[in-house]
Amino acid sequence: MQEDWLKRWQEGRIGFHRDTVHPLLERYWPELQVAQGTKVLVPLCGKTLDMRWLKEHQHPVLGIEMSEQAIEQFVAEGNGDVARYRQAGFGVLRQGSIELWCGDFFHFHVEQAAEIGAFYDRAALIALPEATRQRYAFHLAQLIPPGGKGLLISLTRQDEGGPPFHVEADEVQRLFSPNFTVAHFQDGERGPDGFRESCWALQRRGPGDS
Ligand SMILES: C[S@@+](CC[C@H](N)C(=O)[O-])C[C@H]1O[C@@H](n2cnc3c(N)ncnc32)[C@H](O)[C@@H]1O
Repeated sequence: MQEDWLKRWQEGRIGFHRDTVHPLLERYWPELQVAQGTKVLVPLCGKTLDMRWLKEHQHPVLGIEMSEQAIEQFVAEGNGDVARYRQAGFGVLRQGSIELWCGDFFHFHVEQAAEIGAFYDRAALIALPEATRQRYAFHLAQLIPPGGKGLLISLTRQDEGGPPFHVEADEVQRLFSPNFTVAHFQDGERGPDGFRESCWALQRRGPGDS
């Protein structure tokens, strides 16, 4: 699976990448009321422009992406000096207040996540096969402090296959509700390809929350 992603980046097969900021991020992030200055975790970030939008809205960003090519393209397409260093086994590139950690999301642990207070998942959960999605939801919960909020943009679809995989509403609830409160914002229009995006607000439960 990991090899497949690296190959996609090598061959430029990145149809998931958008040339504009995601409209559901612009529409719904403000509703989460995440305090300015809160660092946002972006798992499986690719080179999404949504990270620049978050930065412009006063959020430091920590993206995690296994493809070095994606990360190099992101900084090359941006402005500003790039600092490169290694931390906890990851190669890290920092450009302004965006830091991109190159490696496997599942190897990024809570010790490195001290400053993270929120997250943004667009096409991360739905990039993973069903068997890995449970692990993803659990791992994400380990990285987000109690009260931490996040926006999830998932995908539903009529047909089988993937990636991207389709993750229906009941699966989103089942995966995240043990550790997060889960609220549905909106389903998008179904496109000609059969996909429909669905947008969710999540909030990490605290120890005493039911
Ligand atoms: C569908 S793309 C979405 C990228 C980005 N979120 C966006 O909206 O454009 C999924 C990305 O996850 C990366 N990826 C897949 N598995 C990963 C893992 N275990 N750790 C880090 N990155 C991973 C892939 O290389 C790919 O760039």
